[in-house]
Amino acid sequence: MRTIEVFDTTLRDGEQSPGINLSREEKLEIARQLGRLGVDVIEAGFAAASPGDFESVAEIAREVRGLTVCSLARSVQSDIDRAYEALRDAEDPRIHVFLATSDIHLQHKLRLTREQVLEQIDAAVRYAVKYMSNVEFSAEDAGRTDIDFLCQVAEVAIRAGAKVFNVPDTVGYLTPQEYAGKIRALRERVPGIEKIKLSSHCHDDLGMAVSNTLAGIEAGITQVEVTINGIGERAGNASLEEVVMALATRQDFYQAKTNIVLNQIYRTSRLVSKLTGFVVPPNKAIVGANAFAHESGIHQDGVLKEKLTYEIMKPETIGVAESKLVLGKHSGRHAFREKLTEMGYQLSDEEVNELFKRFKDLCDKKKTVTDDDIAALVDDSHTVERSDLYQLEYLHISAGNTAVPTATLRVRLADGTVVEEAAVGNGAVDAIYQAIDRVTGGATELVSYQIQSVTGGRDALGEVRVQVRQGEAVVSGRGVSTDVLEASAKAYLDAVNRLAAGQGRSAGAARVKAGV
Ligand SMILES: CC(=O)SCCNC(=O)CCNC(=O)[C@H](O)C(C)(C)COP(=O)(O)OP(=O)(O)OC[C@H]1O[C@@H](n2cnc3c(N)ncnc32)[C@H](O)[C@@H]1OP(=O)(O)O
Ligand SMILES: CC(C)C(=O)C(=O)O
Ligand SMILES: [Mg+2]
Repeated sequence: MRTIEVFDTTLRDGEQSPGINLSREEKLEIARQLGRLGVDVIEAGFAAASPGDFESVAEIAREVRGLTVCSLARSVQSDIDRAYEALRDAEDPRIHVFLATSDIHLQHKLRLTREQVLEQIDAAVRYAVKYMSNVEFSAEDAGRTDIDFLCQVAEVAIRAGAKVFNVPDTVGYLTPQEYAGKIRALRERVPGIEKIKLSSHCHDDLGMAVSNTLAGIEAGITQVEVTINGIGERAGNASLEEVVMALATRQDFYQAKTNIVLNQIYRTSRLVSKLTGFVVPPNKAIVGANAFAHESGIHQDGVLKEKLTYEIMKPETIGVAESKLVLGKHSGRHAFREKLTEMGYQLSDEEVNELFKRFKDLCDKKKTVTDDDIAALVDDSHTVERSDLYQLEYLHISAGNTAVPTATLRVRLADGTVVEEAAVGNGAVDAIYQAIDRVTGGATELVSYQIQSVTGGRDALGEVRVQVRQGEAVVSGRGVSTDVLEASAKAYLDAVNRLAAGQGRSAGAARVKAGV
């Protein structure tokens, strides 16, 4: 089994993401966590870029032990000098020198001939090697560099003393087959390449950074340059967590491993997201909030029976406590029952089935169904079971600041009879209660009315509690709905049902009214 070295460039290429600007303290905090994560190399920055970058590299070099700390440098003496100065206190320093090698870059950016580029590479690497033996050379835009010239570049860099040759697909242009082809060609044609580390550095412009990196590994890459959460210039770099977990999960295929402490992955991702302000999308592989969440009924049923059905890795492997079943409109009875049991409810199949119907209705109205919503549904269903003389079937309200509030409703009686009524009132709730009084024929008095939301958000369930008096009897009623007027009607009917169950007077009145 080969061990692939992990070169983390979150603090250098990752910080090149438009919108990210990390302070020295933040970089040190991330570097320390990268140490815990077990990366082999930290590219701490580009020392010549600014005094702040220099200080960050120097501080990380001083403080973080047990791994290689590296600084990027252009192929010019002044950059290499700055990199060396910043890395002076590192336990195991590396200078990372680069120069573009594609014709596009030579012609338009560097304005150099191929011969001049080879000379500059030779001179820069030799200059860096005077400071330390651990020198990496990157052929910027290797992805679009003519393969014959790239082989010459590698040969010159290796002869000058580079211990690592990096093959960046700087603009994320190559396909996995092409990237692997380049790596194979280099390995076949460049003398001495087997004695040094061969490194990948893939960008994600076409969404192929991770695939290209993995194809590179298949073709013989021994070091991968990656970033946490895949951050980096433009669309970003290959993400560390995806490459590492692909190797860990598919060891049977890749026959390669890394030194990464897998259970530090999630924590590192969270830290980088917090400090960079770059939110991890919920569907991001490995570290996204949904990476171990199952919503649809068929999947949830499978996971409840055996996690292997829909989980190819264990969440605890990367430091996530456990996978979760998210209840939503695609969920099924198995997951719903599991949630009820988890919440301490012991219900019959019939009760679960009844609640499940209401749960599905609620999901159509509400984006997220929380535990509080489910508790409210259960409480609400118990209410109905206790006394179901009147059940609300239909409610229509007409109201507005210039209209007379009018409620029209249809109620089903226990024997199946349907009664329809309409009434006006001082407000919409009053109109509803007047209409219900017409249905029941009961002279009831509303003693109190309270409304609150069960959960947060504009689509929260509203809970209405009422107290109703009829003669000597005072009863409470409760109703829950995403529509507060419907909740109001349900609460009042709940109270009326209790009265009916206790006295029978309203029930009789209602039957007379309904002609039964
Ligand atoms: C693919 C990559 O990710 S490469 C790394 C990219 N990262 C960064 O650029 C971040 C840090 N960069 C900086 O702070 C600045 O660009 C500095 C300090 C390095 C240089 O700043 P300036 O001296 O003002 O130059 P500027 O950035 O405008 O232009 C770059 C110059 O370097 C040259 N250059 C570019 N790459 C290299 C290289 N690898 N080796 C030598 N020279 C290079 C360019 O041709 C240009 O030279 P010119 O001025 O003769 O035309
Ligand atoms: C400096 C090099 C390694 C780079 O970031 C790139 O080419 O993308
Ligand atoms: Mg890059």
